[in-house]
Amino acid sequence: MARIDLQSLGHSYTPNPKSDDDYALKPMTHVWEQGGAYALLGPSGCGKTTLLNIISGLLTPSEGRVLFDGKDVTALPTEARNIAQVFQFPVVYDTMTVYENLAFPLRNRGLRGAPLDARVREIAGLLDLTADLNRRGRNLTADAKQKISLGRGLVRPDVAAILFDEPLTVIDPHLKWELRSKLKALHRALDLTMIYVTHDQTEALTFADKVVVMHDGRVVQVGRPQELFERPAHVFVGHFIGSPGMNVLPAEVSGRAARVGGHVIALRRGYPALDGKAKIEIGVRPEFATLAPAGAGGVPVRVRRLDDLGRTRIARVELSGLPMAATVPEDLTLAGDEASLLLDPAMVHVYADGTLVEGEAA
Ligand SMILES: Nc1ncnc2c1ncn2[C@@H]1O[C@H](COP(=O)(O)OP(=O)(O)OP(=O)(O)O)[C@@H](O)[C@H]1O
Repeated sequence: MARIDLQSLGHSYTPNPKSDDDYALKPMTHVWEQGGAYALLGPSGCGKTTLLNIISGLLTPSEGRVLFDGKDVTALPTEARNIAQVFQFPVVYDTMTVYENLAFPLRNRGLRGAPLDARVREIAGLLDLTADLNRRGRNLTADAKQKISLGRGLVRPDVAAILFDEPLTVIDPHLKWELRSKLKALHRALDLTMIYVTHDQTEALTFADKVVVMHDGRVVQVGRPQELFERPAHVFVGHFIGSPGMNVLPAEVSGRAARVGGHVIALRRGYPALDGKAKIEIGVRPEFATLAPAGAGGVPVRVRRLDDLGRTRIARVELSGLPMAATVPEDLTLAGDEASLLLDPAMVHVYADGTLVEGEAA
Protein backbone atom coordinates (compact mmCIF):
# COMPACT_ATOMS: atom_id res chain seq x y z
CA MET A 1 0.00 0.00 0.00
CA ALA A 2 1.16 3.49 -0.65
CA ARG A 3 0.32 7.11 -0.39
CA ILE A 4 0.25 8.57 -3.89
CA ASP A 5 1.26 12.19 -4.42
CA LEU A 6 0.45 13.99 -7.63
CA GLN A 7 2.60 17.11 -7.74
CA SER A 8 1.76 19.87 -10.25
CA LEU A 9 0.70 17.03 -12.49
CA GLY A 10 -0.68 17.87 -15.91
CA HIS A 11 -0.85 16.36 -19.35
CA SER A 12 -1.21 17.70 -22.83
CA TYR A 13 -1.36 15.41 -25.85
CA THR A 14 -0.17 18.35 -27.98
CA PRO A 15 3.58 19.02 -27.85
CA ASN A 16 3.55 22.76 -27.02
CA PRO A 17 0.44 23.56 -25.00
CA LYS A 18 -0.37 27.26 -25.15
CA SER A 19 -3.58 27.58 -23.19
CA ASP A 20 -5.65 25.62 -20.67
CA ASP A 21 -7.67 24.19 -23.55
CA ASP A 22 -4.61 22.28 -24.79
CA TYR A 23 -4.50 20.17 -21.60
CA ALA A 24 -6.41 16.88 -21.29
CA LEU A 25 -5.40 17.11 -17.61
CA LYS A 26 -4.87 20.62 -16.30
CA PRO A 27 -2.00 20.90 -13.81
CA MET A 28 -3.11 19.82 -10.34
CA THR A 29 -1.72 18.73 -6.98
CA HIS A 30 -3.45 16.01 -5.06
CA VAL A 31 -2.76 13.31 -2.47
CA TRP A 32 -4.31 9.84 -2.43
CA GLU A 33 -3.92 8.72 1.16
CA GLN A 34 -2.69 5.24 1.97
CA GLY A 35 -5.57 2.81 2.40
CA GLY A 36 -8.21 5.20 1.01
CA ALA A 37 -11.13 4.21 -1.23
CA TYR A 38 -11.33 6.84 -3.94
CA ALA A 39 -13.55 7.27 -6.93
CA LEU A 40 -12.57 9.33 -9.93
CA LEU A 41 -15.88 10.55 -11.29
CA GLY A 42 -16.71 12.58 -14.36
CA PRO A 43 -18.35 12.46 -17.78
CA SER A 44 -16.77 10.97 -20.88
CA GLY A 45 -13.74 12.97 -22.06
CA CYS A 46 -13.06 14.80 -18.77
CA GLY A 47 -9.61 13.25 -18.38
CA LYS A 48 -10.21 10.27 -16.05
CA THR A 49 -8.38 7.71 -18.18
CA THR A 50 -5.52 10.13 -18.80
CA LEU A 51 -5.05 10.54 -15.03
CA LEU A 52 -5.40 6.81 -14.36
CA ASN A 53 -2.88 5.97 -17.07
CA ILE A 54 -0.40 8.42 -15.56
CA ILE A 55 -0.79 6.80 -12.12
CA SER A 56 -0.41 3.32 -13.60
CA GLY A 57 2.59 4.28 -15.71
CA LEU A 58 0.99 3.69 -19.12
CA LEU A 59 1.41 7.38 -19.87
CA THR A 60 4.25 9.76 -18.95
CA PRO A 61 2.84 13.14 -17.94
CA SER A 62 4.00 16.18 -19.87
CA GLU A 63 4.31 18.07 -16.55
CA GLY A 64 4.75 17.33 -12.87
CA ARG A 65 5.58 14.27 -10.80
CA VAL A 66 3.97 11.15 -9.36
CA LEU A 67 5.31 9.86 -6.02
CA PHE A 68 4.54 6.51 -4.39
CA ASP A 69 5.37 6.77 -0.67
CA GLY A 70 7.64 9.70 -1.40
CA LYS A 71 9.53 7.94 -4.22
CA ASP A 72 9.41 9.55 -7.65
CA VAL A 73 7.92 6.99 -10.06
CA THR A 74 7.08 9.42 -12.89
CA ALA A 75 9.46 7.76 -15.31
CA LEU A 76 8.90 4.16 -14.18
CA PRO A 77 6.95 1.74 -16.38
CA THR A 78 3.83 -0.03 -15.08
CA GLU A 79 5.74 -3.24 -14.22
CA ALA A 80 8.04 -1.33 -11.88
CA ARG A 81 5.21 0.37 -9.98
CA ASN A 82 3.73 -2.54 -8.06
CA ILE A 83 0.10 -1.76 -8.81
CA ALA A 84 -2.84 -3.97 -9.75
CA GLN A 85 -5.34 -3.00 -12.43
CA VAL A 86 -8.87 -4.15 -13.19
CA PHE A 87 -10.21 -3.13 -16.56
CA GLN A 88 -13.69 -2.88 -18.11
CA PHE A 89 -13.36 -6.28 -19.71
CA PRO A 90 -12.34 -9.44 -17.85
CA VAL A 91 -8.73 -10.55 -18.03
CA VAL A 92 -8.97 -14.27 -17.27
CA TYR A 93 -6.96 -17.24 -18.52
CA ASP A 94 -9.61 -19.52 -20.03
CA THR A 95 -7.59 -22.73 -19.76
CA MET A 96 -6.72 -22.23 -16.09
CA THR A 97 -9.03 -22.96 -13.18
CA VAL A 98 -10.40 -20.15 -11.06
CA TYR A 99 -7.90 -21.14 -8.37
CA GLU A 100 -4.97 -20.90 -10.79
CA ASN A 101 -6.22 -17.57 -12.12
CA LEU A 102 -6.27 -16.14 -8.62
CA ALA A 103 -2.92 -17.70 -7.73
CA PHE A 104 -1.20 -16.41 -10.86
CA PRO A 105 -0.33 -12.85 -9.65
CA LEU A 106 0.99 -14.34 -6.38
CA ARG A 107 3.14 -16.95 -8.11
CA ASN A 108 4.55 -14.17 -10.30
CA ARG A 109 5.71 -12.44 -7.11
CA GLY A 110 7.39 -15.61 -5.87
CA LEU A 111 4.76 -16.68 -3.34
CA ARG A 112 4.31 -20.46 -2.89
CA GLY A 113 2.80 -23.07 -0.59
CA ALA A 114 0.53 -22.38 2.38
CA PRO A 115 0.67 -18.54 2.28
CA LEU A 116 -0.37 -18.60 -1.39
CA ASP A 117 -3.14 -21.11 -0.73
CA ALA A 118 -4.44 -19.11 2.24
CA ARG A 119 -4.57 -15.85 0.30
CA VAL A 120 -6.27 -17.41 -2.75
CA ARG A 121 -8.92 -18.97 -0.48
CA GLU A 122 -9.40 -15.73 1.45
CA ILE A 123 -10.05 -13.71 -1.72
CA ALA A 124 -12.23 -16.46 -3.23
CA GLY A 125 -14.27 -16.47 -0.02
CA LEU A 126 -14.72 -12.70 -0.04
CA LEU A 127 -15.92 -12.83 -3.65
CA ASP A 128 -18.14 -15.92 -3.20
CA LEU A 129 -15.96 -17.89 -5.60
CA THR A 130 -15.06 -20.78 -3.27
CA ALA A 131 -17.43 -23.22 -4.96
CA ASP A 132 -15.98 -22.33 -8.38
CA LEU A 133 -12.29 -22.73 -7.55
CA ASN A 134 -11.86 -25.87 -9.66
CA ARG A 135 -13.82 -24.66 -12.68
CA ARG A 136 -12.02 -23.55 -15.82
CA GLY A 137 -12.20 -19.91 -16.86
CA ARG A 138 -13.77 -20.63 -20.24
CA ASN A 139 -16.88 -22.19 -18.71
CA LEU A 140 -17.82 -19.09 -16.75
CA THR A 141 -20.25 -16.27 -17.51
CA ALA A 142 -18.99 -12.73 -18.22
CA ASP A 143 -20.08 -11.71 -14.71
CA ALA A 144 -18.15 -14.52 -13.06
CA LYS A 145 -15.10 -13.77 -15.21
CA GLN A 146 -15.14 -10.15 -14.12
CA LYS A 147 -15.35 -11.28 -10.49
CA ILE A 148 -12.17 -13.26 -11.09
CA SER A 149 -10.55 -10.18 -12.63
CA LEU A 150 -11.48 -8.29 -9.49
CA GLY A 151 -10.02 -11.13 -7.43
CA ARG A 152 -6.79 -11.08 -9.43
CA GLY A 153 -6.56 -7.35 -8.76
CA LEU A 154 -7.20 -7.78 -5.05
CA VAL A 155 -5.16 -10.88 -4.34
CA ARG A 156 -1.71 -9.34 -3.91
CA PRO A 157 -1.45 -7.88 -0.42
CA ASP A 158 1.69 -5.88 -1.25
CA VAL A 159 0.39 -3.62 -4.04
CA ALA A 160 0.84 0.15 -3.83
CA ALA A 161 -2.70 0.62 -5.15
CA ILE A 162 -5.44 -1.09 -7.12
CA LEU A 163 -6.81 0.84 -10.06
CA PHE A 164 -10.30 -0.01 -11.30
CA ASP A 165 -11.28 1.38 -14.71
CA GLU A 166 -15.10 1.19 -15.00
CA PRO A 167 -14.96 -2.44 -13.79
CA LEU A 168 -18.71 -3.04 -13.72
CA THR A 169 -19.41 -2.08 -17.36
CA VAL A 170 -19.99 -5.68 -18.47
CA ILE A 171 -21.80 -6.77 -15.32
CA ASP A 172 -25.49 -7.51 -15.46
CA PRO A 173 -27.47 -4.60 -13.94
CA HIS A 174 -28.94 -6.72 -11.11
CA LEU A 175 -25.48 -7.96 -10.12
CA LYS A 176 -23.93 -4.51 -10.23
CA TRP A 177 -25.45 -3.54 -6.91
CA GLU A 178 -24.16 -6.71 -5.28
CA LEU A 179 -20.63 -6.29 -6.61
CA ARG A 180 -20.53 -2.61 -5.69
CA SER A 181 -21.36 -3.39 -2.07
CA LYS A 182 -18.92 -6.28 -2.13
CA LEU A 183 -16.08 -4.04 -3.32
CA LYS A 184 -16.80 -1.68 -0.46
CA ALA A 185 -16.67 -4.57 2.02
CA LEU A 186 -13.47 -5.83 0.39
CA HIS A 187 -11.88 -2.45 0.85
CA ARG A 188 -12.70 -2.55 4.56
CA ALA A 189 -11.45 -6.12 4.92
CA LEU A 190 -8.23 -5.73 2.94
CA ASP A 191 -7.10 -2.19 3.79
CA LEU A 192 -5.77 -1.41 0.30
CA THR A 193 -5.55 1.91 -1.55
CA MET A 194 -8.18 1.74 -4.27
CA ILE A 195 -8.90 4.16 -7.08
CA TYR A 196 -12.11 3.50 -8.93
CA VAL A 197 -12.82 5.29 -12.22
CA THR A 198 -16.39 5.72 -13.30
CA HIS A 199 -18.83 8.10 -14.95
CA ASP A 200 -21.65 6.66 -12.82
CA GLN A 201 -22.42 8.69 -9.69
CA THR A 202 -24.13 5.79 -7.91
CA GLU A 203 -21.05 3.61 -8.34
CA ALA A 204 -18.77 6.41 -7.14
CA LEU A 205 -20.88 7.37 -4.16
CA THR A 206 -21.45 3.82 -2.91
CA PHE A 207 -17.85 2.74 -3.30
CA ALA A 208 -15.76 5.69 -2.24
CA ASP A 209 -14.87 7.37 1.03
CA LYS A 210 -13.69 10.27 -1.09
CA VAL A 211 -14.81 11.19 -4.57
CA VAL A 212 -12.61 13.18 -6.95
CA VAL A 213 -14.90 14.92 -9.41
CA MET A 214 -13.40 15.88 -12.77
CA HIS A 215 -14.77 18.22 -15.37
CA ASP A 216 -13.07 19.34 -18.55
CA GLY A 217 -9.60 18.17 -17.53
CA ARG A 218 -9.82 19.71 -14.07
CA VAL A 219 -10.41 18.32 -10.60
CA VAL A 220 -13.33 20.46 -9.43
CA GLN A 221 -13.91 18.90 -6.02
CA VAL A 222 -12.50 16.22 -3.75
CA GLY A 223 -14.85 15.30 -0.97
CA ARG A 224 -16.91 12.79 0.92
CA PRO A 225 -20.20 11.93 -0.81
CA GLN A 226 -22.10 14.03 1.72
CA GLU A 227 -19.92 17.08 1.08
CA LEU A 228 -20.48 16.79 -2.66
CA PHE A 229 -24.17 16.68 -2.02
CA GLU A 230 -24.46 19.40 0.60
CA ARG A 231 -21.77 21.80 -0.55
CA PRO A 232 -20.87 21.44 -4.22
CA ALA A 233 -17.65 23.37 -4.83
CA HIS A 234 -18.61 23.97 -8.45
CA VAL A 235 -21.94 24.22 -10.26
CA PHE A 236 -20.82 21.24 -12.34
CA VAL A 237 -20.72 19.06 -9.21
CA GLY A 238 -24.19 20.32 -8.34
CA HIS A 239 -25.51 19.31 -11.78
CA PHE A 240 -23.64 16.05 -12.13
CA ILE A 241 -24.35 14.61 -8.70
CA GLY A 242 -27.94 14.21 -7.59
CA SER A 243 -31.07 13.44 -9.51
CA PRO A 244 -32.42 15.89 -10.41
CA GLY A 245 -29.28 17.99 -9.99
CA MET A 246 -28.87 21.28 -8.18
CA ASN A 247 -30.93 24.27 -9.28
CA VAL A 248 -28.68 27.08 -10.49
CA LEU A 249 -30.17 30.55 -10.93
CA PRO A 250 -28.63 33.87 -11.99
CA ALA A 251 -28.71 36.23 -9.02
CA GLU A 252 -27.49 39.47 -7.54
CA VAL A 253 -25.94 38.88 -4.16
CA SER A 254 -25.22 41.37 -1.43
CA GLY A 255 -24.78 40.78 2.28
CA ARG A 256 -27.11 38.00 3.36
CA ALA A 257 -29.54 38.30 0.46
CA ALA A 258 -29.73 37.06 -3.10
CA ARG A 259 -32.10 38.69 -5.57
CA VAL A 260 -33.57 36.51 -8.29
CA GLY A 261 -35.92 38.24 -10.70
CA GLY A 262 -37.14 40.75 -8.11
CA HIS A 263 -37.50 38.21 -5.30
CA VAL A 264 -35.29 38.15 -2.24
CA ILE A 265 -33.82 34.85 -1.06
CA ALA A 266 -32.23 34.76 2.39
CA LEU A 267 -28.67 33.42 2.73
CA ARG A 268 -27.17 31.90 5.85
CA ARG A 269 -23.79 33.52 5.25
CA GLY A 270 -22.83 37.08 4.44
CA TYR A 271 -21.10 37.93 1.17
CA PRO A 272 -18.74 40.83 0.53
CA ALA A 273 -19.07 42.79 -2.72
CA LEU A 274 -18.54 40.19 -5.45
CA ASP A 275 -16.43 40.78 -8.54
CA GLY A 276 -18.61 42.83 -10.88
CA LYS A 277 -17.33 40.95 -13.94
CA ALA A 278 -18.02 37.43 -12.65
CA LYS A 279 -21.22 35.55 -13.44
CA ILE A 280 -23.00 35.31 -10.08
CA GLU A 281 -25.41 32.46 -9.47
CA ILE A 282 -27.04 30.77 -6.52
CA GLY A 283 -27.40 27.02 -6.27
CA VAL A 284 -29.86 25.03 -4.18
CA ARG A 285 -30.64 21.34 -4.44
CA PRO A 286 -34.27 20.28 -4.92
CA GLU A 287 -34.00 18.45 -1.56
CA PHE A 288 -33.56 21.82 0.19
CA ALA A 289 -36.30 23.63 -1.75
CA THR A 290 -39.71 22.66 -0.44
CA LEU A 291 -43.01 23.44 -2.07
CA ALA A 292 -45.72 25.01 0.11
CA PRO A 293 -49.17 26.49 -0.52
CA ALA A 294 -49.27 29.98 -2.03
CA GLY A 295 -48.90 32.62 0.65
CA ALA A 296 -46.99 30.34 3.05
CA GLY A 297 -43.94 32.63 2.97
CA GLY A 298 -40.83 31.93 0.88
CA VAL A 299 -40.80 32.95 -2.78
CA PRO A 300 -43.78 32.71 -5.11
CA VAL A 301 -43.48 30.10 -7.88
CA ARG A 302 -45.67 28.68 -10.62
CA VAL A 303 -45.99 24.89 -10.69
CA ARG A 304 -45.58 23.39 -14.17
CA ARG A 305 -45.55 19.66 -13.41
CA LEU A 306 -45.38 17.12 -10.62
CA ASP A 307 -43.17 14.04 -11.08
CA ASP A 308 -43.67 11.02 -8.88
CA LEU A 309 -40.24 9.44 -8.32
CA GLY A 310 -41.50 6.66 -6.07
CA ARG A 311 -40.09 7.63 -2.70
CA THR A 312 -40.43 11.37 -3.37
CA ARG A 313 -42.42 13.76 -5.50
CA ILE A 314 -40.58 16.47 -7.41
CA ALA A 315 -42.27 19.62 -8.65
CA ARG A 316 -41.05 21.41 -11.75
CA VAL A 317 -41.69 25.07 -11.01
CA GLU A 318 -40.82 28.50 -12.36
CA LEU A 319 -39.40 31.29 -10.25
CA SER A 320 -39.73 34.53 -12.21
CA GLY A 321 -39.76 32.39 -15.36
CA LEU A 322 -36.63 30.42 -14.34
CA PRO A 323 -37.12 26.63 -14.18
CA MET A 324 -36.40 24.87 -10.88
CA ALA A 325 -37.05 21.51 -9.25
CA ALA A 326 -38.41 21.29 -5.72
CA THR A 327 -39.49 18.65 -3.23
CA VAL A 328 -43.21 18.16 -2.68
CA PRO A 329 -44.11 17.26 0.93
CA GLU A 330 -46.28 14.15 1.19
CA ASP A 331 -49.27 15.95 2.68
CA LEU A 332 -49.26 18.94 0.32
CA THR A 333 -52.31 19.58 -1.82
CA LEU A 334 -52.25 22.48 -4.21
CA ALA A 335 -55.12 24.55 -5.49
CA GLY A 336 -54.13 25.77 -8.96
CA ASP A 337 -50.56 26.34 -10.11
CA GLU A 338 -49.54 29.04 -7.67
CA ALA A 339 -47.34 28.00 -4.78
CA SER A 340 -44.55 29.08 -2.48
CA LEU A 341 -41.02 27.80 -2.31
CA LEU A 342 -39.34 27.47 1.08
CA LEU A 343 -35.55 27.44 0.77
CA ASP A 344 -33.19 26.35 3.53
CA PRO A 345 -30.82 29.38 3.78
CA ALA A 346 -27.93 27.18 4.96
CA MET A 347 -28.22 25.20 1.73
CA VAL A 348 -28.39 28.11 -0.70
CA HIS A 349 -24.86 28.54 -2.06
CA VAL A 350 -23.34 31.37 -4.06
CA TYR A 351 -21.17 30.78 -7.14
CA ALA A 352 -18.96 33.18 -9.10
CA ASP A 353 -18.15 31.95 -12.61
CA GLY A 354 -19.22 28.48 -11.49
CA THR A 355 -17.01 28.26 -8.39
CA LEU A 356 -18.36 28.28 -4.82
CA VAL A 357 -17.85 31.55 -2.97
CA GLU A 358 -17.13 31.11 0.73
CA GLY A 359 -19.41 33.45 2.64
CA GLU A 360 -18.80 34.76 6.12
CA ALA A 361 -20.25 32.59 8.88
CA ALA A 362 -23.37 33.79 10.66
N1 LIG B 1 -4.01 9.52 -27.17
C1 LIG B 1 -4.65 10.69 -27.22
N2 LIG B 1 -4.27 11.66 -28.09
C2 LIG B 1 -4.88 12.86 -28.13
N3 LIG B 1 -5.94 13.20 -27.34
C3 LIG B 1 -6.37 12.29 -26.46
C4 LIG B 1 -5.76 10.99 -26.34
N4 LIG B 1 -6.41 10.29 -25.38
C5 LIG B 1 -7.38 11.11 -24.91
N5 LIG B 1 -7.36 12.30 -25.55
C6 LIG B 1 -8.24 13.45 -25.28
O1 LIG B 1 -8.04 13.85 -23.93
C7 LIG B 1 -9.27 14.21 -23.31
C8 LIG B 1 -9.50 13.36 -22.07
O2 LIG B 1 -9.69 12.00 -22.47
P1 LIG B 1 -9.79 10.79 -21.43
O3 LIG B 1 -9.85 9.53 -22.22
O4 LIG B 1 -8.72 10.93 -20.41
O5 LIG B 1 -11.20 11.10 -20.76
P2 LIG B 1 -12.16 10.10 -19.95
O6 LIG B 1 -12.77 10.95 -18.89
O7 LIG B 1 -11.40 8.93 -19.51
O8 LIG B 1 -13.25 9.70 -21.01
P3 LIG B 1 -13.90 8.24 -21.27
O9 LIG B 1 -14.75 7.95 -20.06
O10 LIG B 1 -14.68 8.46 -22.52
O11 LIG B 1 -12.74 7.30 -21.42
C9 LIG B 1 -10.35 14.03 -24.37
O12 LIG B 1 -10.58 15.29 -24.96
C10 LIG B 1 -9.71 13.08 -25.36
O13 LIG B 1 -10.20 13.31 -26.66
